[in-house]
Amino acid sequence: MKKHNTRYASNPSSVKALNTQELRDEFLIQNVIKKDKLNWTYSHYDRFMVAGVKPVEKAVKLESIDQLKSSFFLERRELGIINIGDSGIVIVDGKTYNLEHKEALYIGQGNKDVTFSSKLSDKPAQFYLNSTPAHKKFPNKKIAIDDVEVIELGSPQTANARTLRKYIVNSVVDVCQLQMGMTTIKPGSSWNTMPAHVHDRRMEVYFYFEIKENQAVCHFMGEPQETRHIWMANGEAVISPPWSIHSGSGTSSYSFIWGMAGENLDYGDMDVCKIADLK
Ligand SMILES: O=C[C@H](O)[C@@H](O)CC(=O)C(=O)O
Ligand SMILES: [Zn+2]
Repeated sequence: MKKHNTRYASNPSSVKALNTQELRDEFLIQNVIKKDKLNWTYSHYDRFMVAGVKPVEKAVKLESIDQLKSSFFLERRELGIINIGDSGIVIVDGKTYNLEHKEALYIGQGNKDVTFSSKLSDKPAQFYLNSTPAHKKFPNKKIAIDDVEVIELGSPQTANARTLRKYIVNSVVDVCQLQMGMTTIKPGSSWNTMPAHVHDRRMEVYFYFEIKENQAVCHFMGEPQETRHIWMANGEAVISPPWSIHSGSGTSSYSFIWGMAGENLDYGDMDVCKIADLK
């Protein structure tokens, strides 16, 4: 059985006392996308799992991990995949899905054999994966660029102009609890998810990418009146507890994939924080 990293759920009052390294150890996931292997991080927040794979030398098989005590990975789970690399191929129980750059695939509970490969090994795919517990099998569905719901948010005046793309949401694909999408900050803007919000009914994971060389994103987390920050490099993810804001400001433009799970599938169920009240 494969090794994985466990992250426990934490109490907001104990998180207040963490120093920089402790905060990073608890919430930051580095080197998410691994060459030719899957290395899962298992969060106890809604049992949300995160991994990424760049197949170069071989096709990579989705295998169960000891933590799941299941005979195959998707026995009691669903899976969302977004390809942020070059052309990729995902084969699910014999059916082939071609995923181009920024296309996604939802795979329902019960599928046994899933493999990831690149069309060209010198131009590899990079698959970002989120998985959550599932108790009902919904059909697999590819989400091509045209299937995505696009929303423009923010403005240059408030440095938060960005394009939000909803990939795996219940208006696009039937899911048990997983939601995934991608947000891209426009050149000249820096802020994502500002005004910030919390949603006590759902946890969230942000995966930052398209951060330019020698640039970074400062991710803000914590209770709205007790915020902390984590400096993030390209290709890193951060776990956001349900009680935490999740917002970032980059030293340049960037993109991120957000994934959520929990009590409901209502994307708009957020408690927005007044900017002037943040501490
Ligand atoms: O609950 C929703 C998630 O935090 C993100 O979709 C927010 C986001 O991408 C943004 O405002 O930039
Ligand atoms: Zn959110």
